[in-house]
Amino acid sequence: MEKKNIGVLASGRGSNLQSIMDACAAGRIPARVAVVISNNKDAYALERARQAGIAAVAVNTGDYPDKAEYEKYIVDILKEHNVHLVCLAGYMRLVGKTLLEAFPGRVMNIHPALLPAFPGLHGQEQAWRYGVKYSGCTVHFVDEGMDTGPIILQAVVPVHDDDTADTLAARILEQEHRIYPEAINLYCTGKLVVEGRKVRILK
Ligand SMILES: Nc1nc2c(c(=O)[nH]1)N[C@@H](CN(C=O)c1ccc(C(=O)N[C@@H](CCC(=O)O)C(=O)O)cc1)CN2
Ligand SMILES: NCC(=O)N[C@@H]1O[C@H](COP(=O)([O-])[O-])[C@@H](O)[C@H]1O
Repeated sequence: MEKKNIGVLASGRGSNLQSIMDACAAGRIPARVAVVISNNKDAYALERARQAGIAAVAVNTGDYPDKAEYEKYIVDILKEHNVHLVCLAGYMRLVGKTLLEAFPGRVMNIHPALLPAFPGLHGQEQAWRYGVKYSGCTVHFVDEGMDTGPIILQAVVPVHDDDTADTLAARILEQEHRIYPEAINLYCTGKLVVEGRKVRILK
């Protein structure tokens, strides 16, 4: 199967990026990470890309008059690298029409909670503070709403009485590193069928 090019947008340490890179290198996804883009020039995600010989680009939102202009530049970079699928991996900017219309149905995100519960920032801590007994993570397609796109995969973890927000986040992160590559592989192997709000997985 021909390998697809993936573009990853990240704002921080890049552990989900690393899990995607590792899965591609191990042949568990018929794809390659072709470029990593960050709005944070100091993001360790960019260093991970550089160490792997992958194009790493920092784009400063402040250099652009608005989101549309900022995203036009991102789209140009993604197209230059023949990206087919865009993966948000700890990307802390709301993606707008410009990027979504350039990659219709081809933008995914990992969220550290069981959507639709606890959307937005710090989903792990929101769940912990709420007192849930189970939490987890969600891979979903991205639409214009915040964490409202069709859900692809979810994983559940128990919340322990002695958990802190950080210990819960660590338990969730282990599952993120498992289901994100799995979801990307399902996409790259043509096994995902989006039907309205639902995503069916072909056997
Ligand atoms: N259109 C979409 N964009 C993004 C989604 C999505 O589902 N649809 N998921 C997020 C990821 N994310 C949480 O999962 C998230 C990202 C950004 C924000 C946020 O409030 N950002 C602010 C300011 C951030 C900054 O100061 O840099 C903003 O962009 O206005 C909340 C949650 C990725 N994007
Ligand atoms: N709202 C988005 C969000 O909260 N994303 C979360 O940020 C972390 C990034 O870690 P990483 O940089 O090590 O992948 C991950 O836990 C991801 O689910």
